[in-house]
Formats: sequence, C-alpha cells, structure tokens
Amino acid sequence: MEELNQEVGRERWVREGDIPNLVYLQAVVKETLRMYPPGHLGVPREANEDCCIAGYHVPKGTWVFLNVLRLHRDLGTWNSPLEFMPKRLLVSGAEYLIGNKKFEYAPFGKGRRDCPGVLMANQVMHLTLSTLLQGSHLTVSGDSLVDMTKHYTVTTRVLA
Ligand code: HEM
Repeated sequence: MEELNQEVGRERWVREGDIPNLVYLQAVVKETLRMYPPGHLGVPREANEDCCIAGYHVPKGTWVFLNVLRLHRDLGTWNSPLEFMPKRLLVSGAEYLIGNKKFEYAPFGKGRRDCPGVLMANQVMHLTLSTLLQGSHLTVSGDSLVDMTKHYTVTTRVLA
C-alpha cells in the first residue's frame, strides 16, 4: 500500500503506465509465481530421438516434464524457499523473466516454446492486484489464517 500511495496516490486509479514504478508489487507477483507456479509441471515434451539429459539416458518417445515447483523451492538456490519474501526478487526480478538462462525460475517455462502470454499475463496480474489493493480494504476474518493449500486444476466449464 505504501508504494501505491507514494507512486499513484489516492486521487486516481492506478494505470498501465504506473506499473514500471510499482517494483515491490511486481516482486510480490513474481514471488507468488515462485511459490505457487500455476503450471507446476510445465508442458511435457516428447523426446523425438534418444538423448542424454544431465547424464541420464532418455530414450526416444519418453515424456519429459520440468518440475517447476521443485526448482522454485530448491534449497541450493533459494534462501528459506518456503517463506514468502518478495524482496528476494526485487533487484534481480527482471532478469528472471523470459529469454534468459535463469533456469531456476521458470513459471512461464523456458526456451523456444516458453509462454507467449507472459507480458499479457503480467500486465493483467499487476493491474488487477494494484486495483484491488487501491479499491478495497482487505482483512483476514477473525483469527483464522488464510488457507494456502494448493489445489491444481484446469477447467473450461463453470463449476456448480
Ligand atoms: C500467470 C499466467 C500464465 C502462466 C503462469 C503461464 C504459464 C505457461 C507455461 C509454464 C507454459 C509452458 C511453457 C513451456 O513449455 O516451456 C505456457 C505455454 C503457453 N501459454 Fe501461458 N501462462 C500464463 C498465461 C498465458 C496467457 C495470458 C496466454 C495467452 C494470452 C498464454 C498462452 C500460452 C500458450 C499459447 C502456450 C503454448 C506455447 C507453445 O507451446 O509454443 N499463457 N504458459
């Protein structure tokens, strides 16, 4: 809220042009995608020939998954990976996005088939979160903690 008040103020709604200045908000979104990557196993690839990945023989026809959730919580890479700490992605955040070789952070996949919707997705997430924060007063009901249990699903129908 502090950043929003400082960069945008209370007299108008946040706009697309404000987002580059909302660096902490961007870090919050990045850290959320680190801890809870929606595509936690990416999109599988099928080896079209025998190959070797990190010393493992992978026969032709094998399905290969990138375990994004495991990468994002790797103790060798991240300090206290189970803690929500947006600051860790504040400085280095931009270089973690796409088109680079930072394979330890891959919420949008990596390589030639990485997510083409990354810019749109980020824009929508940043604008939605900042508008929600600006327009609402969010509190936790009673003493209860927010339920952060993961539920992965993909659906295109309206749930009853
Ligand atoms: C938070 C939002 C999103 C996340 C976390 C996400 C994540 C991903 C991931 C992990 C992949 C697989 C990349 C790979 O295999 O290396 C992917 C692929 C893809 N995404 Fe997204 N995505 C998001 C939003 C979007 C949006 C908004 C669009 C379109 C407007 C989109 C369109 C696609 C398409 C078309 C592919 C397939 C690309 C290909 O196989 O060449 N995504 N996404």
